[in-house]
Amino acid sequence: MFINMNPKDTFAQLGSLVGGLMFFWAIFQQYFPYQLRTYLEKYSHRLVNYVYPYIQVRFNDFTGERLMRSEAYSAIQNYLSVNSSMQAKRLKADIVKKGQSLVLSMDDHEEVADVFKGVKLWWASGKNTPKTQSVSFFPTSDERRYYRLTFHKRHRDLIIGPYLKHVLKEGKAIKVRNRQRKLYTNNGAYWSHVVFEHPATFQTLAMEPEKKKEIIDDLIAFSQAEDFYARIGRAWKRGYLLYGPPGTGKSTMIAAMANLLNYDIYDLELTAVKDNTELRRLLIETSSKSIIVIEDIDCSLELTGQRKKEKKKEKKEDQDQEGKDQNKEKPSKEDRDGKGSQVTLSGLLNFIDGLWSACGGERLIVFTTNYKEKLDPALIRKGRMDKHIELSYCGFEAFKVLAKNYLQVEEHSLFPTISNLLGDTKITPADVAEHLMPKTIFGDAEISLNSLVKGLENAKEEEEKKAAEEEAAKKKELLDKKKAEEEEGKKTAEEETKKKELLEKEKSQG
Ligand SMILES: Nc1ncnc2c1ncn2[C@@H]1O[C@H](COP(=O)(O)OP(=O)(O)OP(=O)(O)O)[C@@H](O)[C@H]1O
Repeated sequence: MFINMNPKDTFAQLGSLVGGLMFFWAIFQQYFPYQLRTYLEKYSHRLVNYVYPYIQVRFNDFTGERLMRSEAYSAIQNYLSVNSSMQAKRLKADIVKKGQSLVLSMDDHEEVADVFKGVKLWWASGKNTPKTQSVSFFPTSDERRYYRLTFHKRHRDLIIGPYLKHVLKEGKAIKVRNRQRKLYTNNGAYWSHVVFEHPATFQTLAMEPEKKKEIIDDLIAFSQAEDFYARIGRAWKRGYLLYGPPGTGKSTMIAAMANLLNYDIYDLELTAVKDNTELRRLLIETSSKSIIVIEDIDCSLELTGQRKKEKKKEKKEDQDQEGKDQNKEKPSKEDRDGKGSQVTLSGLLNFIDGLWSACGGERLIVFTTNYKEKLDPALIRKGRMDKHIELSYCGFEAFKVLAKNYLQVEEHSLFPTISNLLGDTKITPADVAEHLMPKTIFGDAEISLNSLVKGLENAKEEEEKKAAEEEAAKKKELLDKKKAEEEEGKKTAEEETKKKELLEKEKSQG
């Protein structure tokens, strides 16, 4: 119709057509009966749906009656932040990880395309402003944002199922990567947190390379095993027991674990927890992708005594349902006085085995102790503490890691001497690290290594002296024992002779 007309006329006609339509719409809204209007809208929608081949799904930023922030919306936002920054013309910028990185996402009323398994689809961002609100250039809290997904109806199953699952999973993973990790500590029954910024990594951890690799592999396998745990019907959780003398790197390893997996840390101080109910509450509040740490578990609770007491009691009462009733455990005197924690071993075990398994996944629980042998075997059996890792005195391989980290030295003429001395002494990585700390502003390796050699020689001397003293004490003990036995023998012999003499005397008289 417009083909042979001159463009000016075409625009004039188009203008009058639009004007006419708007006029008609205004009259329609004013005079058409309300019920008829909704009727008409309903059927016009149906008509459009009938001929329109696309499906649209809308994801609002707030959902539900109480307008909670939608998890799906924020996952999509994260997903699109990666995809849209290459396509959208107007972007929003945000700083994450305490200013360490910048995240770009598409601004309102932008549209980007995505392709999934060869199928094209479109995401558009939008916002609704309440009608009563006056026009403002500044965002207000009443604005409701949303994302709208559009795709062809023949791809319905693919998009509603696998594609959206993929978007939500990716979005959550991006969120975890961008988040600022936290270190939580409990003040009684409540968690408080600070930003977690420990620099320890498995590269900086001094340990035999094979052992280190085994632990890293185990952690990575765990973090990727969501489907496996679901298939075997077990909660996606794993327990680690780190044991060894003080200063061998137990706390450092926990920080390295958190940095490797990008997890938060919940440092649980059991002695500050009043009772099992409080403990339950604290543990339920922990989030997924986290490590729950109970350090020095042997000092935290009467974990050795309580259970043994309880076992005796259970035997007597013929109750084989282990630790079912927490109240059966006798509180210590301190507990009865109301000063100490009334958290019990069975309270802890019940929670690890039972309720906790039902609250989300991807959590590690780590116990540390200097005395593994002091712990109740039930606490550290496989299934509860799946992996037992010993952190021990510094060997030559561990020393080489420290030398590389502290001095940037991989070879040195003093290394053979140090290797021999390390074999003869028991020195912790913490002590070795102290010797390797730069002694001058230039960080001369020779000075630090000589300091270590001296330290090792002194330690060896001390150990030899101690061993000699122990040997002497043992010898003296043996000698004393022998002497005591001899004297005892002498005494018995004398008594025997006396008895004999008395008997003979009686015989001769009688
Ligand atoms: N294996 C190690 N690798 C690297 N550094 C270590 C290692 N062990 C100890 N260190 C150093 O020694 C310091 C103390 O170590 P850490 O606190 O990890 O020991 P720990 O075994 O947890 O001790 P404790 O049982 O007293 O809590 C750390 O700050 C770290 O610098």
